[in-house]
Amino acid sequence: MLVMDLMTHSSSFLLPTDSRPSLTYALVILNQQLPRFTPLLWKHAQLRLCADGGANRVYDELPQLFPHENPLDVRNRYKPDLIKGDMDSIRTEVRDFYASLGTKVVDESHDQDTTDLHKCVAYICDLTPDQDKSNLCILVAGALGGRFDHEAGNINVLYRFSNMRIILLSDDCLIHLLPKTHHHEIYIQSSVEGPHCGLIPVGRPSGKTSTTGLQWDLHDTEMSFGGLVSTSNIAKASKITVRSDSDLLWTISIKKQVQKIPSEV
Ligand SMILES: Nc1ncnc2c1ncn2[C@@H]1O[C@H](COP(=O)(O)OP(=O)(O)OP(=O)(O)O)[C@@H](O)[C@H]1O
Ligand SMILES: Cc1ncc(C[n+]2csc(CCO)c2C)c(N)n1
Repeated sequence: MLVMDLMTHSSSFLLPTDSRPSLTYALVILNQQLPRFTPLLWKHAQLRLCADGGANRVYDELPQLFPHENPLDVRNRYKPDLIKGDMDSIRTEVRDFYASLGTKVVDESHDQDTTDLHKCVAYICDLTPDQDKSNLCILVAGALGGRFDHEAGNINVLYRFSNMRIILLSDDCLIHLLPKTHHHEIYIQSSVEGPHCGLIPVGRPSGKTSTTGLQWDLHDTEMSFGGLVSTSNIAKASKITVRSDSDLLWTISIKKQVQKIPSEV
């Protein structure tokens, strides 16, 4: 019998203290409204990149998340390591500001066939030795909501780099790939995520998918666009398991307000 490797997943990077120090995080900021928990992602990350106009968001919106502080102090504190892209959206004053702080700025305007997110992920991928790739997780802030062509391009990056752990995030939800090469255990952080979730066969139909822990579990179920896709499902257990013969997208809602334990209310 073929024994498949297990891949575990947890959104512990949304908690103030990450219980999974074995994973290293890189953060990529896109040109969309910054999620409110961006400072938390920034703190967990060891490498912080801005995709082109994402640098404008850090410059303009991070100070707004700290309304009682001097904007310049906030900007000096949140300095990206790298800004990369085709540089048609970053403002000159923003580029000059971060360049003067020592941020590396890489202009790839010659490449009009890949997105700025692709360019950032390719950079991280090239920098990471193969044996370290499974311990690295790329968090992408501002990847969902807004223009659908950009969202589709962002999802395509999950498939183009399916050997990397990449999580697309917005204020409302997160998405990542569950590669068919593994079976999966997803540990639900119920104080910050869920219960609404979905398993979506983007790319190609899946012949057989089985799950545990969902309100509407799948049992060797076929999924395809035009047929069944599992949306508006509910995470019932603290651990969800998924086995499939195809790559699937996993998505789960992010809670608006962190829930307090009753004794703290
Ligand atoms: N509305 C959006 N929704 C989702 N992702 C976005 C959106 N806008 C930008 N992004 C992401 O942020 C990255 C950088 O954005 P930026 O606006 O600099 O890109 P761009 O290539 O100049 O876009 P455009 O297609 O408008 O020329 C994009 O590659 C994309 O991944
Ligand atoms: C078939 C095809 N469709 C669209 C584009 C345009 N495009 C895709 S990525 C990108 C860079 C965005 O920063 C641009 C302009 C292309 N090259 N090829």
